[in-house]
Amino acid sequence: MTERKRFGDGVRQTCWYIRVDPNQPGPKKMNASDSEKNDLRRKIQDWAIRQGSVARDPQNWKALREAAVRYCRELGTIIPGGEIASSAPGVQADRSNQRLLEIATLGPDAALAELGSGLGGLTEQEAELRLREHGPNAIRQEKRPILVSELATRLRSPLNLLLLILATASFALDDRKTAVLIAVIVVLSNLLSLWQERRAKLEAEKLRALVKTTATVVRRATGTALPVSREIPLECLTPGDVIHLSAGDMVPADVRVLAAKDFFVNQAALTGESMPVEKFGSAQTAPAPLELKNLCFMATNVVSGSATAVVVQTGAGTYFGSIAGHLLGRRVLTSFDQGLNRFAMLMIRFMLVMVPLVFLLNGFTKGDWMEAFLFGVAVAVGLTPEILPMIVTINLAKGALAMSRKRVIVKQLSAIQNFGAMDILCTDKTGTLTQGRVVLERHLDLRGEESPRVLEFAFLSSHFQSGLKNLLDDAVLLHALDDGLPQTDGDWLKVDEIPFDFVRRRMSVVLEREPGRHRLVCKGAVEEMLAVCTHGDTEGERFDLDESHRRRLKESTAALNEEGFRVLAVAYKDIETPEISYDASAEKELALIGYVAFLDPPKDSAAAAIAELREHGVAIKILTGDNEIVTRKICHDVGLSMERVALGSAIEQLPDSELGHLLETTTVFAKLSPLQKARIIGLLQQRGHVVGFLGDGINDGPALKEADVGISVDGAVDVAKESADIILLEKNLEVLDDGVIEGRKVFGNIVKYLKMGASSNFGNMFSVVGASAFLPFLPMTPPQVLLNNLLYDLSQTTVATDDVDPEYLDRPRQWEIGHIARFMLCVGPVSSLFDYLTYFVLFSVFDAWSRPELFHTGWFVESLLSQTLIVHVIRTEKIPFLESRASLPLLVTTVAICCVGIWLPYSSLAANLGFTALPGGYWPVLFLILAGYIALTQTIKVWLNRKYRID
Ligand SMILES: Nc1ncnc2c1ncn2[C@@H]1O[C@H](COP(=O)(O)OP(=O)(O)OP(=O)(O)O)[C@@H](O)[C@H]1O
Ligand SMILES: [Mg+2]
Repeated sequence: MTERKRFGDGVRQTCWYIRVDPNQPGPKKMNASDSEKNDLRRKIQDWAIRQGSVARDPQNWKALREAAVRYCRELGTIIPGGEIASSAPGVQADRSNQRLLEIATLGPDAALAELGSGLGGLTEQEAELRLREHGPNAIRQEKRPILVSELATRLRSPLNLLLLILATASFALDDRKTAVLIAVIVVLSNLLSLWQERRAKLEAEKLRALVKTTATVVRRATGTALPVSREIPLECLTPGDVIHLSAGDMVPADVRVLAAKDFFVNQAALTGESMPVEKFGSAQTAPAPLELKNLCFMATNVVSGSATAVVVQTGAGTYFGSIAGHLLGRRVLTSFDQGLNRFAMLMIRFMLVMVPLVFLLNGFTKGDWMEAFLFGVAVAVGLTPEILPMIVTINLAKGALAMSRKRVIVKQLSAIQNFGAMDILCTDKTGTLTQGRVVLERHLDLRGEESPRVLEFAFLSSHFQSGLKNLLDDAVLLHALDDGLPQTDGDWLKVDEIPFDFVRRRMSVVLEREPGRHRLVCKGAVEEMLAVCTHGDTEGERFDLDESHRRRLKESTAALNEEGFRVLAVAYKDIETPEISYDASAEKELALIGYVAFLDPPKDSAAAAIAELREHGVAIKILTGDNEIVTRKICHDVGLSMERVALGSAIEQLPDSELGHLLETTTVFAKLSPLQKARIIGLLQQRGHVVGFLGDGINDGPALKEADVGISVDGAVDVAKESADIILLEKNLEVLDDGVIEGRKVFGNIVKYLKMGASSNFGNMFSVVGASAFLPFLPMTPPQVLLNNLLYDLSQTTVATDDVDPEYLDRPRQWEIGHIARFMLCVGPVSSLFDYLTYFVLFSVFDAWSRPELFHTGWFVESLLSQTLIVHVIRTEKIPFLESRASLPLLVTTVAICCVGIWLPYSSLAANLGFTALPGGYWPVLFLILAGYIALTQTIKVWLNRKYRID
């Protein structure tokens, strides 16, 4: 069966259709006609073929269905039912679609008029009014739920339901004490995690708010004032605002393009289509908004070129806003999330084996099936990792907060673990290895002499370009100012621009001084410039550029490169037959006039930072678009070994397998295109590395997305910031090293908790099954099991504050469930061993056989104390207390919970809980049992670590 047919069938099987009437207030359900269905199927098939990812995996019905829903929504008229049949966004999406379609059919001026705006933008006052009317330009923010409703949602979780059923059952069985106790436990544990998680989330939100993206808007102070363009926060945009978009920007709202120049937009966020789409300003019609070439949508980003556009819809009214909650809000699980889920599943599987077994054992041996049932349920609760999510959230949030103090902002909490696991960091060059303060040092003509004319041409190029302004352009402008060069543009008028892109590595502006005479000024990377130059021009004297000229030029620029200069060649041509607009094909037969050289000195701190990262097990690779000679020089200066430098053109030819090998041995990659950067990262990942990428340019976007941890800086272009998981407030490798360590700490603490949870659960399983089999009464009463569980949980809440041994932080830490499992299998039975020892003592010495309360109390205390104390063995590789001590809060909770455990049997609660005072002679024995347990666990831990090198 062809993929095409399969997909069509998938849609037919999984969707039923409804039609939404835009004039109706709610979605009106009705079956679409057969011809409509067929039409839809055909369109979806065509579309699916275009969507490589879906078509490639035709087995994946869920993905197919989602894709179909997405596409149908795009079509706007018929939508597959089920998903949105009953919800407003579907209708809203349809209304906003209608509006977009309308605006698209108008010419630029009419569109502006329709939106009550003009080329000069809105006045500040008008914008303010509209902002009040339409609300801020933000997707329906996740409202913080009210405490009560959040609590209610929590109580509906299976776990809590189980507990509540247990409470009700106890109540019905006239066991009021148990019922009350369970209720208390439910409320207490839920309130605690609610409060902790809320705090953690709040802190994470505050941190995220530190990183802001802005939009360039044109507004006027008053109706008569001149329009001024300025940066404003995205939330402040409102319909009618005129904005400028250029390469690297995120599209801030749904906008209608008024004028565009080589303007390419990546709409993958909405369509999954990774090829950029060119957008124009002219009027258009199409059946669905996403097919329109004069509209740009929120959440898409500008790949190259520039445009002026007018905002049509903002916030939740945008196309993205209307579907965000449904399709785009879904988070992809990281390997960390998956690991956690696997762990939780492991625990739940235990429970599923355990509970029926315990139920049957107690039912048959004791004959009271109701009691056996209640006990089984209590054990089930005890074995459920109910505070795992809380422990994880607190740990991550704490880590994020600690990182923020080191000026590292975590956007995606679960990236923290990847951060600690990262063993290769790929980074660009500017700003990381260099100071990022680019200064124009030379402007030389072809004879190698300083030439004001070369500077003037470079200035014109930088001054008039409106695309992606970068450090090099800034440096040209600054130098020109210092040099007293025309502060104005020498009466030149801009006719057109051929924006920079990272494949051509050059850019041009077309200017006019006398009507009808156009001049194209081009600047860019030397080799790429030589490819389009046929002439040379020294102070107005034109000559053919022959091989010897080229060679000499390459030699002299290479010499500059070797001194660490970045060089851009500058060329021009006068155009005899002017055109209205120009594209990259006009960049030919240029006359080279010289070159400008920039210096961006290496960062003093880079060498030390690289060494430190390397010491912590993170290898550095440089992925740059710049040329190899400068890169080599800079790397040399910061002490980065680079026996060989691989070039983009060379790796392009290599098949994945060969490139993979090359990657292991090469540190520096130069002249890379954005996609080559991403390819390198992908291949490193395939080879089992956890890869981070640090970059700030529009050319770094794909690599940032590909990497396990995308790292960007606050000053980066929007796309880079948007694609990154982590934002550095300073572009600095040192803060990165601190962040890595923090990430490992967080992971270390989470793993501690998992190891403890797993081994104590596994141990308890043996103990409870054993005790159930041979005891004439229940091993513990259900409320006791629950209380034990609650107290243990409480003792663990401070794990996030714990310190981690420096040895643990020394190298990348990966998520290895195997280690945890092995640990559990070895240490768990040890705890059972000592439980059995306790049983033995209780029966043989203290005659507990005839006194169930004594047995219950004795085991309760032993179980609680041993679980609480063992944290201290598991948390370190070393000898607990002597060589490595826990954090104060963890010590405090340990002591406190132990004290509660010891006090309970003597307290006034004892009778209610079914405890009895323990005989004085029990305590020394218990002390010995605990000491033995700790000692044996310690020995086994050391043995395990040696044998498997677990650490
Ligand atoms: N504004 C510009 N005008 C003309 N050419 C440019 C401009 N910016 C960059 N180039 C050319 O494109 C090449 C690649 O750009 P750039 O060096 O910024 O890449 P990169 O990968 O971001 O480098 P880095 O690793 O230093 O951040 C430059 O070496 C330069 O030759
Ligand atoms: Mg860069």
